[in-house]
Amino acid sequence: MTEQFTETLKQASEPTWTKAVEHRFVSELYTGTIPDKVMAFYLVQDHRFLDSFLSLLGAAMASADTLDARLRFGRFAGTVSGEENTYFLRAFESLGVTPEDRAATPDAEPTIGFQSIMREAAETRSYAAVLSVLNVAEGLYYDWASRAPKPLPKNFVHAEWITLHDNLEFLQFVAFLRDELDRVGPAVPEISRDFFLRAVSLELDFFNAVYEEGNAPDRP
Ligand SMILES: Cc1ncc(C[n+]2csc(CCO)c2C)c(N)n1
Repeated sequence: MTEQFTETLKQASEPTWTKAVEHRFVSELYTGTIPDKVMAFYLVQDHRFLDSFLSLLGAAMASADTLDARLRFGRFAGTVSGEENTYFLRAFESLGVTPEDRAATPDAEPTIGFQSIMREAAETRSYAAVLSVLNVAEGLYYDWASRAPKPLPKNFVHAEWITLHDNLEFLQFVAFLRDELDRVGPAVPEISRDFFLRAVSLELDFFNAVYEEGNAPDRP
C-alpha cells in the first residue's frame, strides 16, 4: 500500500524520531521554562536553518511533477518568508539578541549538517529526496507542536514557536507532503530512506546541541 510509505520510514527512524519529539527542549518549551540563553542560541541557529530551507522549497518547486504541487510550494514559501521571519526578528529583540551577537555566533555542527543535507537533496534534482527532507523537517515539528498541552506559555517567544507549527495551514501542508512522498517515494525507496533517516538524526542533534556545554546551564 503506497500510503504507508512515509509511515514505514517513520518507523525505521525510531527511536530517534521519538527522542526528538519528546526532547527536553520540547518539554521546556511547553512549560515556557527554556532559559533565555538557550532559546537565543536555538533561534540564532534555526534562523540560519531557515535560509537553506527556503532554497530547498525552491528545489521542491522546481522538481515537482504537477502544477498543483508547485502552487502549494509557492504559497508555503510566501508564508515562511513573511510571518516566520517576522517571528524571529521579534524574538531576537525580546531576548536582547543584537545583529552583532548573531553575526558573531558561528554555525553549530547540526546547523552545518542541515544546511548540507538540504543542499545535497536540492542538488539531486530528485523530488523524492527533497520531499524526504521536507517530511522530516515539517512532520517532526508538527508532531511535537500538536501535542503541546494547553494553556500555552505566556511568553510569545515560546507560545508562537508552538503555534507556528500547530495551525491548520501547517497541518494541511504536512498532510500534502506526506501524500506526495507516499505517491513518488516507493519508486525510489533507497534515496528516500537515506535522506529521511539522516534528517531525523539531524533533528535530534539540533535539539541536543542547545544543551551542550557552553550553551546552557545544567539542570537545576
Ligand atoms: C531544526 C529544525 N527543523 C525543523 C524545523 C521546522 N521548520 C523549518 S522551516 C519550517 C517552515 C515554516 O514553519 C519549519 C516548520 C525547524 N524550524 N528547525
